Amino acid sequence: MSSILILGGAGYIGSHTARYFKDRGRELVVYDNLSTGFRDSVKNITFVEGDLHDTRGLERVMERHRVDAVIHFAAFSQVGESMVNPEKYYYNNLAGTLSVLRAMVNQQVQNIVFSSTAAVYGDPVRIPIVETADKKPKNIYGKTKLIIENILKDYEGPYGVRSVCLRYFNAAGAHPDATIGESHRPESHLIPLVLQAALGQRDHLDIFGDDYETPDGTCVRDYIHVMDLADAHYRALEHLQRGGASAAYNLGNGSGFSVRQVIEAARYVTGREIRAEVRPRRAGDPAILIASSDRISRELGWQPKMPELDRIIATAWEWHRTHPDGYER
Ligand SMILES: NC(=O)c1ccc[n+]([C@@H]2O[C@H](COP(=O)([O-])OP(=O)(O)OC[C@H]3O[C@@H](n4cnc5c(N)ncnc54)[C@H](O)[C@@H]3O)[C@@H](O)[C@H]2O)c1
Ligand SMILES: O=c1ccn([C@@H]2O[C@H](COP(=O)(O)OP(=O)(O)O[C@H]3O[C@H](CO)[C@@H](O)[C@H](O)[C@H]3O)[C@@H](O)[C@H]2O)c(=O)[nH]1
Repeated sequence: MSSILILGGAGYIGSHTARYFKDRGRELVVYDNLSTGFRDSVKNITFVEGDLHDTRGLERVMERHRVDAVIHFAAFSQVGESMVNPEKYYYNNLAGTLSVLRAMVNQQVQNIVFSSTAAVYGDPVRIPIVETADKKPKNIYGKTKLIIENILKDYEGPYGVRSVCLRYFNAAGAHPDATIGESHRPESHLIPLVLQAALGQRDHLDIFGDDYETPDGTCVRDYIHVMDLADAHYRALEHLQRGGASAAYNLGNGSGFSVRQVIEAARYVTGREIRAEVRPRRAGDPAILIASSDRISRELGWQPKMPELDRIIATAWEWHRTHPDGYER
């Protein structure tokens, strides 16, 4: 039986997606170098430790597991860090993906679902953002993802590689059974940081700028539940395996919440005190990112099942509360 290769499947979104596929009886193998991921996030799932840059290693896995499709999550993904260390991002995200594509071409694997991002758009001219909007990334991280999207288009004609690029807005939440959840070390994402403050693991949360042109001056983002993202990957892969055309889709809930609103919602959900202090802006942050996900709803029938911010935060809280130290290393 053929299987799906999940690159970066031991990370936050990858592990939830791997679980979602496994629960639906799909054969899969996770390949990850554990640089930011955790072996314990993919218990009971076939796992190979390896690096994207090891083309031959990837080819061996593709051969051995009869891989006919790749879902590619493996990347570095911190906006702020990409601005101070661009080389780290170009080398891992871009050079790493070229190695994946070489292995796919050599092994004639022709379907790929790629983790792209809202960061490809930069400062949007219109809200909500549609897929055809201008793409002028404001940070190096977004640039690496946009370059890869363009490279993928060039691999279709000559090599027959069809791709779906999923441009997620801000992934959040945890599996409803709270056995897996979000864990980055060091943590840089807003919701886990807010919940760490609620747990008393941090004294307060830094708000990066309150002088943006938004209703309360803090940045607005579109938070999307990680299980809704997993479902979108499932649909995207089925689409490719049915012979569907290459495409790019936004994934968000279509509503934006400011940093202050997220903190307020977390206070409500947790019932805990959360202190916050305003700091200067973080480099590379657009003021507002809100998705239109109409295209994926129309073409793949995707609809978010957990769009409410309080519920998203409640699932994250259940994970953080029961796993205050995250996964074991
Ligand atoms: N978290 C978000 O809000 C968000 C939003 C938009 C896009 N994305 C994209 O989604 C993907 C997953 O994000 P995440 O939040 O789950 O990140 P994550 O850091 O939790 O997961 C990334 C995984 O890739 C692995 N990895 C990284 N470089 C590798 C390499 N060279 N070889 C093998 N494995 C490697 C890491 O060990 C980790 O398990 C990334 O591509 C990210 O850019 C994330
Ligand atoms: O301690 C913190 C951390 C974050 N923020 C702000 O909170 C918002 C969300 O930040 P974060 O959780 O770091 O996410 P983003 O920088 O928006 O990036 C996420 O969302 C992008 C898509 O929108 C993805 O591409 C990235 O991979 C993913 O990390 C931003 O305005 C940050 O400035 C703070 O004010 N204080």
